[in-house]
Amino acid sequence: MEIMPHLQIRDDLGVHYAILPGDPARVDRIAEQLTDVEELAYNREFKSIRGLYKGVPVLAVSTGIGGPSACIAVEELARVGVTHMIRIGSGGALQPGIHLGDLVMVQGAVRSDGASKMYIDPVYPAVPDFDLLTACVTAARQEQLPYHVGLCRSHDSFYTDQEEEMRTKWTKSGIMVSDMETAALFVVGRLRGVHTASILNTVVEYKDDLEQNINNYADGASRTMQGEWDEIHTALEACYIVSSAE
Ligand SMILES: O=P(O)(O)O[C@H]1O[C@H](CO)[C@@H](O)[C@H]1O
Ligand SMILES: O=c1cc[nH]c(=O)[nH]1
Repeated sequence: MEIMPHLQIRDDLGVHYAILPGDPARVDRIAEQLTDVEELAYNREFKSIRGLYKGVPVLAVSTGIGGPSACIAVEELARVGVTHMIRIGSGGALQPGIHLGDLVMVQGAVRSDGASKMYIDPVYPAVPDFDLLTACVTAARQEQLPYHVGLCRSHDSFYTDQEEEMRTKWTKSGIMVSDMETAALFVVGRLRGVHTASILNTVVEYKDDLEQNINNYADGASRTMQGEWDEIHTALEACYIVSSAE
C-alpha cells in the first residue's frame, strides 16, 4: 500500500469516479449530495472525501487554483485507480447570453496555461472524453438545467496588465468562458488514459466586474450557489449514467 505524496490518500481505495472542484470548501458542499461520506485527507489545497451517489462510490478532491496543482491531483488520482474525472469549476463568461449560475459543458479548451505545455507541445488538443461529456449533457438536459456547450480558455494569469485585451481576443474567437484548470485536466488526463470532462458554473457574466463577482460568489450569492449545486448534481448523475452503462 502506498500513500500519494500530495493528496495523502491510499492507493487501495478502489474508486473509479472523482469529482474535482478547485476550492476545498466546495468538497463539503459535494458531501451534501452523497451518502456514507468519509473524510480521507486534507493536505495543502487537496481535500479528499469518499462517498456514495446512488450506490456508486465517488471521490471528491479539490485541486486548488491553476494547472500545476490540478496536474498533481490528476496524476495521483490516476495512480490510485481513478478512471473518470469531472471538474466542477467556476468560470467567467466571455460571451453575452450566459447568465450567472448557467453551466458550461466544456467541449475543448484553449491551452493558455503553462502546466499542460510542460507535458506536450501546444498543438496537442485539450478535449474531454466524448462519452463523459455526453453523459454530463444528458444529465443536465434530464434535469432541465440551464446549460451551454462550448469552448473555454484556461489561463494562468489573473492580474496581468493584458487581461482586458486577452478577454477581448478570446471573445472574438468564440470562446465561451474562462477558467484556470480545464486545459491541464484534459491534456494530462488524455496522456494518462483517464476519461475527463469539465463543467463550469458561471460566476461572472460577460463584461461584468470580475473581482466584484468573484467576491459575490465567495459570499454565497444565490444564483451562483444554485449553479454550483447544479454542476455537482450533473457531475454525479454523469458518473451514475456512465457506471450503469459499464
Ligand atoms: O472555482 P474554481 O474551481 O477554483 O475555478 C476558478 O476559480 C479560481 C479563480 O478564482 C480558479 O481556480 C478558476 O479556475
Ligand atoms: O475570467 C475568469 C473568471 C473566473 N475564473 C477564472 O478563472 N477566470
